[in-house]
Amino acid sequence: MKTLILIEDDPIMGESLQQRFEIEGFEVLWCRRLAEADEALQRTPAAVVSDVRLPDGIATDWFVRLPATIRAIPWVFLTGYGSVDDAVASMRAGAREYLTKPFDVERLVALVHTLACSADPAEDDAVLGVSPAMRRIEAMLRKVATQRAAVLLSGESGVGKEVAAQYLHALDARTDKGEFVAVNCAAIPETLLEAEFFGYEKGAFSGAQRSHRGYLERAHRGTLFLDEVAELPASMQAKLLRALQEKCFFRLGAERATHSDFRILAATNRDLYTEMNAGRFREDLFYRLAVLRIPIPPLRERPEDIRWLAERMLARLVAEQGRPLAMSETFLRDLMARDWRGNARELQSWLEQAVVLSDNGLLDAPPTDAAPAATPSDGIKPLQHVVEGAERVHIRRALQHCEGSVGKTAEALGISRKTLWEKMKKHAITSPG
Ligand SMILES: Nc1ncnc2c1ncn2[C@@H]1O[C@H](COP(=O)(O)OP(=O)(O)OP(=O)(O)O)[C@@H](O)[C@H]1O
Repeated sequence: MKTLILIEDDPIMGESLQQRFEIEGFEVLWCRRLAEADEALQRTPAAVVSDVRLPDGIATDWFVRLPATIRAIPWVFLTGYGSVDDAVASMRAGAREYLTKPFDVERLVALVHTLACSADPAEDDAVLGVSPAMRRIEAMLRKVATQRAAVLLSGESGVGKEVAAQYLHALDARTDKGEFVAVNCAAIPETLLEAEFFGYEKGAFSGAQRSHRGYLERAHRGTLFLDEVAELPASMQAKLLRALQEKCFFRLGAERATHSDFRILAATNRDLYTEMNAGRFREDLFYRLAVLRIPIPPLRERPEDIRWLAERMLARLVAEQGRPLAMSETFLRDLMARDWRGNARELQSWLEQAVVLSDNGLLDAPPTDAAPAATPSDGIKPLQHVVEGAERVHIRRALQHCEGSVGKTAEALGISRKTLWEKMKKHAITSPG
């Protein structure tokens, strides 16, 4: 567990930050005075978050007198109005960042994670996995974090492409960073794509009662994450390419172009080379999106990550539910023996089911084996299990029938593409087979 030193004399601010960072998995040493912090610093923390004005002195003055080895620890100052000059001076002396109060707690959390993570890439800091493959991917993402190069993440559904994209966004430590805007390209009806991507002006079409910022605009200074990018129809691929090349675009109905500066990340569970060869994906767009290509291996090819992921997910469930949860050895053995075709997503839903089925917080039997416990003695299964099982089989069959085309399958099933994608995700269906 990483240690965070929090230097803050305000009891409300101190307590709320302590609780928040404990939820984030840090051991928090909360110091109300600089003298206390002097002692705590012997514990080699992963990061320090410090207020400027403390009862026994000005933290920025104290900081510049600390030994260089201590000043090398990632350090963030929380400055009040008027003390920005102090913070700037401290940054010259080696502090990493400052945030001006009132600040966005989410931004502070992301910043501390980034700084603590870049300082010490030890195993217990892993974010994506502990297997050599995932450690390499994490190292690669850390390397490209300071550049704005486009990254294409590929891999089966549920391997953690979006988690990797969010990690890359979090690694951007700029304090004026923009949003992470995630777009599921498969879930937007074709007729709305242009309006959703580029936005529109009031009166651009009937129903446009007010102007609307599109995804590209909302991602300004941040990240535009295009999930299921292979599902973009040809016309939209051409328009997106133009916007990326020219670094500006027109809102529908606008006379003036809008400029937006963002990092583009894309993800796909299809083989884009096959898509290009079949003429379904533009080659020029592919090279724009795939400056760096990162394939994420399926979970079954990196068994070291199964237990690590399960423990990480369980820790999150413990924090959410506020009750202790643990996995028995039998449960863990069963976890390790499965091949997780639906990858981390299947593992997550498996754990959630097991948590629901456990009375005392000990996850002992895997969900399907545990289901009879909630079933009457005559062996009748709960209706929901049967309905969901039938739905899974039916969707697989329909996909097979429509040769894997999500659009045609959705039409045949009489549901929207978005609903079909959501159901495929829920049932961890990655392909018709
Ligand atoms: N390293 C991780 N730590 C914790 N949870 C993870 C991790 N990787 C994946 N998960 C969980 O697994 C699920 C699937 O992850 P994610 O959405 O990133 O996969 P994906 O590859 O983008 O899937 P899709 O292709 O279907 O969009 C999510 O619930 C996510 O929280």
